[in-house]
Amino acid sequence: MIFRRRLTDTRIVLASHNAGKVRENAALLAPHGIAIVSAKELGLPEPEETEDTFLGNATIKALAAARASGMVALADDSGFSVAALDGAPGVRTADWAETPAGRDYAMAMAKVEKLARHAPDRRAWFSCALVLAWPDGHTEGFLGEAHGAWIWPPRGGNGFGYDPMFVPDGMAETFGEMTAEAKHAISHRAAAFRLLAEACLPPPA
Ligand SMILES: O=P(O)(O)OP(=O)(O)OP(=O)(O)OC[C@H]1O[C@@H](n2cnc3c(O)ncnc32)[C@H](O)[C@@H]1O
Ligand SMILES: [Mg+2]
Repeated sequence: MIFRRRLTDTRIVLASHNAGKVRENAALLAPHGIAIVSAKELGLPEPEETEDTFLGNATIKALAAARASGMVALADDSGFSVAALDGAPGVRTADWAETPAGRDYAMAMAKVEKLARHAPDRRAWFSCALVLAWPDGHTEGFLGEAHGAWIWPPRGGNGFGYDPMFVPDGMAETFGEMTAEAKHAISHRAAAFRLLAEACLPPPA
């Protein structure tokens, strides 16, 4: 029997500086009566993501934000994996988009395509680790995945990050072409969130 700590707060910190993630997690939390303030709004520093797993890095971010703010914090560490690249970029997905002028996802997607274009295996997946941390150091973590294939050229202006080059299994549209609701029905983030909600959140109103 696993005993989970349940969330009683109605306002938490979302420990992410990625606007796409903040938007998606806020939408998932709202039906549970939980409002968010982002780490960016609070001016919290971005800790270094030194672990080699999604759960490890989400734990670093959630604990740093909870300790700095004195509030419960939710962190999201996520990434895009390509089978033909042995799971890369994976936990390094954000790094692949870094340029001296800021993040460039068109460049990052082109890099994935360039490295994987000659491999017949087109399978790809997104992973998302969600970790809830309390200021006393307690954490609860959950992992979700969404499987599908990468496509080229990218399609769609919805979503964020690598969404335009990913078609989930059984679908015709990329994550970048779907509505937010359609992405939430099948995404890696929603899969992790379902586990989190069941274990730690009040039921939706
Ligand atoms: O660490 P924080 O501040 O939360 O923000 P980040 O953008 O650095 O986030 P990560 O370190 O977790 O890196 C995740 C990368 O994967 C991308 N990513 C995550 N979820 C995604 C999704 O649902 N669709 C498309 N790309 C996604 C995202 O844009 C980043 O490049
Ligand atoms: Mg990051």
